[in-house]
Amino acid sequence: MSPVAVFVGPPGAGKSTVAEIVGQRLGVDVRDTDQDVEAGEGVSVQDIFIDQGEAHFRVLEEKAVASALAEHDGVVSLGGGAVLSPASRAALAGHRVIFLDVGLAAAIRRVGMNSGRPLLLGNVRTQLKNLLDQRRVLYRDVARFTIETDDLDATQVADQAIALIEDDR
Ligand SMILES: Nc1ncnc2c1ncn2[C@@H]1O[C@H](COP(=O)(O)OP(=O)(O)OP(=O)(O)O)[C@@H](O)[C@H]1O
Ligand SMILES: O=C(O)C1=C[C@@H](O)[C@@H](O)[C@H](O)C1
Ligand SMILES: [Mg+2]
Repeated sequence: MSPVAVFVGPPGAGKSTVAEIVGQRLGVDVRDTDQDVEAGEGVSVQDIFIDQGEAHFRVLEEKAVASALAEHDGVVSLGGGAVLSPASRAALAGHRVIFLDVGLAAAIRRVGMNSGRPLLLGNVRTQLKNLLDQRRVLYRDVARFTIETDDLDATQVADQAIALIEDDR
C-alpha cells in the first residue's frame, strides 16, 4: 500500500488545501499528518509546541509520517517541517512526492501576518524567509515533482498535480 501522492512544502504552500481538492477529484481519502498528531494527542499542534516544545512535536510527527506512508493509499499532506527528520526523508524515498513551492511574498500573503502557526510567531516575514532558505533544499531532495504555485490558485495547482500523478502511474 502506498499513497497516490504525498505533498510537501512550507507553510502557505497550500498542501492541505490542494490535497483536499486532489483527493476529492480522484475519489480517494486524504490524510494530513498535522491532523493525525492532533487527533492522537487531543490538542492542537500549536498547544503541543507551547506545552511540550517543538522537539516533542517532531517525535510525534515522525511517527505520524511513518504511519501515513505505510497505511494510507489516498493522498497525504505532510506538516511543513516533516522533512527536517532524516528518518522521514528516508521513508519518503520511492514515494510520489510533490513539492508545492512558494515564494516569500505569496507565502506571507497566504499565511497572513498574524499567523497562528507556532514557528512563525514574532516576525512572520523573517521567520518564513529563514525557513524557506533552510528547507527548500530538503523539499527538493525528497520530491519527485515540483509545482511553482506563486501564480496559480489552489484549483490550478491541483490540476497540475493530477496531471503529474496520471502521467506517473
Ligand atoms: N495556490 C494558492 N493560491 C492562493 N491561496 C492559496 C493557495 N493554496 C492555498 N491557499 C490559501 O493559503 C492558505 C494556506 O493554505 P494551506 O493551509 O493549505 O497551506 P499548508 O501548506 O497546508 O500550510 P501548513 O504547513 O501551515 O499546514 C489557506 O488560506 C489557503 O486557502
Ligand atoms: O513548518 C513547520 O515547521 C510547521 C508546519 C505546520 O504544518 C505544523 O506542522 C507546525 O506548525 C510546524
Ligand atoms: Mg497544512
